[in-house]
Amino acid sequence: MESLADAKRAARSAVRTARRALQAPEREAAANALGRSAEQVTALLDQRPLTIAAYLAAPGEPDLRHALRRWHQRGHRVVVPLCAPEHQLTWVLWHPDVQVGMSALAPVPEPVGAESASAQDADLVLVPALSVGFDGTRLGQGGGYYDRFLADHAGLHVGVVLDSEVVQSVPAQPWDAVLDAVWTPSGVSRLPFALG
Ligand SMILES: Nc1nc2c(c(=O)[nH]1)N(C=O)[C@@H](CNc1ccc(C(=O)N[C@@H](CCC(=O)O)C(=O)O)cc1)CN2
Ligand SMILES: Nc1ncnc2c1ncn2[C@@H]1O[C@H](COP(=O)(O)OP(=O)(O)OP(=O)(O)O)[C@@H](O)[C@H]1O
Repeated sequence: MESLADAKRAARSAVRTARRALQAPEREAAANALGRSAEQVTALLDQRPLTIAAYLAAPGEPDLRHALRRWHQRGHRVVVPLCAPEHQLTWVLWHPDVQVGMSALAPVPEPVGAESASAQDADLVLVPALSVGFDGTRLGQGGGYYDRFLADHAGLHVGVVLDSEVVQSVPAQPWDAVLDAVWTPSGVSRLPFALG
């Protein structure tokens, strides 16, 4: 019988293959649509300004750069993660001119020389994912970075994926974070989806 770990590996591999096949115009269209729906995300909460824990996209991931600029312009505080040893995330303040390099620990971009910040008080966390199930379960890249971070974080947790990556079910293990909402180029939906 296939183990959950095997099922996760197969599901990750399928999404990574599909993302690699995306052409530049499709990636741009998704980034633009995410930028246009940035206000739908902040509208999930009433208070202003917000602290938003976002991420810098690796190639193929839903790209938040237009959304980050909009939130910054509107006066929200935007922080993004750095990969730290033992699959921990630390956070720095993002601004439009921040220098970006590759992480030494994972194939993702991250700011270089940016001011440290805390994400403990973040109102919203935009959680990168490979797919999101209708019940809010998330398939991540496999490091467990976000599972560890979200486990003791109280804010609203919003998964970010492409439309085709919202699926009926995702192979889940007991420690997997359950998301409150999902954001795709089509917009924001609260989770779990009510079925029937
Ligand atoms: N933009 C972004 N930043 C992030 C994450 C993320 O998913 N996206 N992470 C979320 O936790 C952490 C980094 N974790 C990651 C762990 C592994 C791989 C990775 O191995 N990717 C390769 C697969 C290589 C392999 O199969 O061995 C790939 O994408 O092809 C990527 C990110 C923190 N920062
Ligand atoms: N809260 C936690 N505390 C300690 N270890 C954890 C926690 N959550 C997950 N892990 C460990 O992290 C490893 C990777 O978990 P998993 O395969 O669910 O990653 P993922 O959610 O896909 O990755 P990521 O969050 O980095 O995108 C597993 O070995 C798991 O035991």
